Amino acid sequence: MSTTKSLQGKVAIVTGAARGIGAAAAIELARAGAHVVVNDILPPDDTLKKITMVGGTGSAGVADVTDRAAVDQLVQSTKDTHGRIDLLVTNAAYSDRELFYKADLDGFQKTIDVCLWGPFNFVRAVANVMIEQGTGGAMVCISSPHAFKAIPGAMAYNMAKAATDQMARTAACELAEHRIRVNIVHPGWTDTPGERKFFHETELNARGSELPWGRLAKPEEIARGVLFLCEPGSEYINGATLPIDGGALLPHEQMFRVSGRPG
Ligand SMILES: NC(=O)C1=CN([C@@H]2O[C@H](COP(=O)(O)OP(=O)(O)OC[C@H]3O[C@@H](n4cnc5c(N)ncnc54)[C@H](O)[C@@H]3O)[C@@H](O)[C@H]2O)C=CC1
Ligand SMILES: O=C(O)C(=O)C[C@H](O)C(=O)CO
Repeated sequence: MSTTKSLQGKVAIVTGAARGIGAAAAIELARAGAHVVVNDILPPDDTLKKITMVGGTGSAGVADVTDRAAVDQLVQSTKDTHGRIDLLVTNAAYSDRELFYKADLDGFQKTIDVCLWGPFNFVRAVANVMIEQGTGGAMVCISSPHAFKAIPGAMAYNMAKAATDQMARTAACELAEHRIRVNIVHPGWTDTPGERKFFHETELNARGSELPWGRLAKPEEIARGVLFLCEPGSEYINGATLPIDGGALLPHEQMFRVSGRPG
């Protein structure tokens, strides 16, 4: 049996990876052999420790995704230090929840800056490195079902995620000739520190129990989809949107659910 790891020799950047889905994605890519630059505004020590525990390698890349100069500098220093960049996962997010007509517009603006301009800054900077390298690459943008659902109290987040999807799809078209793929992941409700900021455990469990799969996603389950889209075997998947949501998009009625559900 071959012991070669699917991402051996690759270099990845994962944004917002100090915790939650980003941390899980960074660990999964490192487990598959990539060296992962763990970006966040928080120190990503915990993620780096877990990367070491799975036998991988990583390094901290502290930068605010909204600061274009800092993003350019991190991307350039990754290239200078590790010689190349093959993979990018844009994941960092921020969200204020309030009715738009009452919203503090600073929070509204910050949500759009982090959730839309953050991914754009990284996709743009990394695309230039990948084009110059000439060896292709893969990018995954973590978006949300908010990109198409009109969820009240989250207008800025909804707008940013919808625009991020179109940013990713347009980039997928423009970069295809360079063999750089750009795909989108729509996680369903996932148990992360970010969600726990808005909902109590009982509320989260109630949301989970309404899903066909009967529970929330774990960050590691989203990370496995990210890994799949990063692997060379996914070469022909470009501009696609992968929902990882326990069947949340299926039309379903809770009352017809049978007992003995998995998970
Ligand atoms: N948890 C969920 O149910 C869902 C999450 N998502 C998306 O998945 C992604 C990850 O979500 P979670 O893990 O729940 O979030 P989280 O809030 O737990 O983690 C987000 C990370 O991004 C970092 N971050 C925030 N602003 C930043 C900035 N300006 N620069 C760099 N890093 C920054 C935070 O410090 C944090 O470590 C986000 O894009 C989110 O929109 C989408 C659908 C569902
Ligand atoms: O933060 C998010 O984005 C979400 O929580 C999206 C949920 O998965 C969802 O489907 C909301 O309806």
